[in-house]
Amino acid sequence: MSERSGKVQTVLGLIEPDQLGRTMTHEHLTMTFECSHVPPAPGDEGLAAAPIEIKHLHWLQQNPYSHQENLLLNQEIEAVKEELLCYRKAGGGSIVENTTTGINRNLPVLRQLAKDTGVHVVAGAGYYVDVTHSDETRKMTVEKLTDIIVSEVLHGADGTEIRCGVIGEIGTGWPITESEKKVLRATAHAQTQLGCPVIIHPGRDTAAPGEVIRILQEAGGDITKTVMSHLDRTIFDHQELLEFAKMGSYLEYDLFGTDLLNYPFNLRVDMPSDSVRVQNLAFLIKEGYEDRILIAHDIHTKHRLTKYGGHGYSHILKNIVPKMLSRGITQNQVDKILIENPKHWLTFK
Ligand SMILES: CCC(=O)NCCS(=O)(=O)O
Repeated sequence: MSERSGKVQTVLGLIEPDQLGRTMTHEHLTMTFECSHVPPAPGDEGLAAAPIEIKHLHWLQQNPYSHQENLLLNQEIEAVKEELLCYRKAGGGSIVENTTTGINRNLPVLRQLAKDTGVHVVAGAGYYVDVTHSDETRKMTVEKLTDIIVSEVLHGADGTEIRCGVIGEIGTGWPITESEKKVLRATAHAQTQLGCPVIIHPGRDTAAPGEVIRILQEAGGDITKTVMSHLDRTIFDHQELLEFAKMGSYLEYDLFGTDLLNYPFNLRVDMPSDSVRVQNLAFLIKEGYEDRILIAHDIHTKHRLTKYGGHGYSHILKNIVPKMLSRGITQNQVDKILIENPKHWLTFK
């Protein structure tokens, strides 16, 4: 048994699981997303270079990845601090900050935000998608990658003593690359050593979540302690969703607040509305999966902050919870999704 057993590891140290309270299990407080820049449509170059202003807000909401400055969430630490204070006022307790190597994790900033706001922040270990892997990362063996991930949890990451409390979001694309497969195997090996939570960013294909789980399983990972993120934009058919749910991971709907007509990373996808997300939660609950559901906003760009007319980190607590209740989801089930399930996932074995 390690000192972490039965505890949750935040950027300020170990806490009792009951201290977490309501938890968003997939957010970013500081990161950069330049790796996912999408060139603007012909004629939109001016909008893409213009400062963020209310008159451009609808364009920005529909083209969030075509505006370079919008991808620099790391420039908004004061605004994020104000948002976290609002999140606490709205009844929020904790946030899992899933920024990993490749998209500019900044652990000292996370620690300062946790200190300044009283929100518990759990940081993520490991690597984002292939396009962000350095040459050095690509050359590493699974053993070396495992050692680094384990060290980020046991001793601290990025040259600091600030420890990560979850592995991920581990980035994978579609098809999954060789480098991403090595990171997945290292993730499973590190999880076996540490008994810790894992969270996955799947590629944008219906088959991607299942394939990731198979790789983790073969490498000995604990699927019951693993979250599959972004199901909102990945699995649409209810039968396919149930097939995936049977594999045993947590099922995360983490794009609440995103309303995008043309999803530029996969134009075949119709991004669901928040109403459809709530319908999907109700469906999974009816099918017996209320112990496996997690929700969040996955804020990763500026325009989703309230400072820029966005929904902010309190949208779920303020708007989605009442909607869930109005659609027959009980208060007990809401509490499971926001308090009990995150608590069980985040507690080290
Ligand atoms: C780093 C943030 C992130 O990966 N968000 C997921 C965006 S999407 O793949 O669902 O479009």
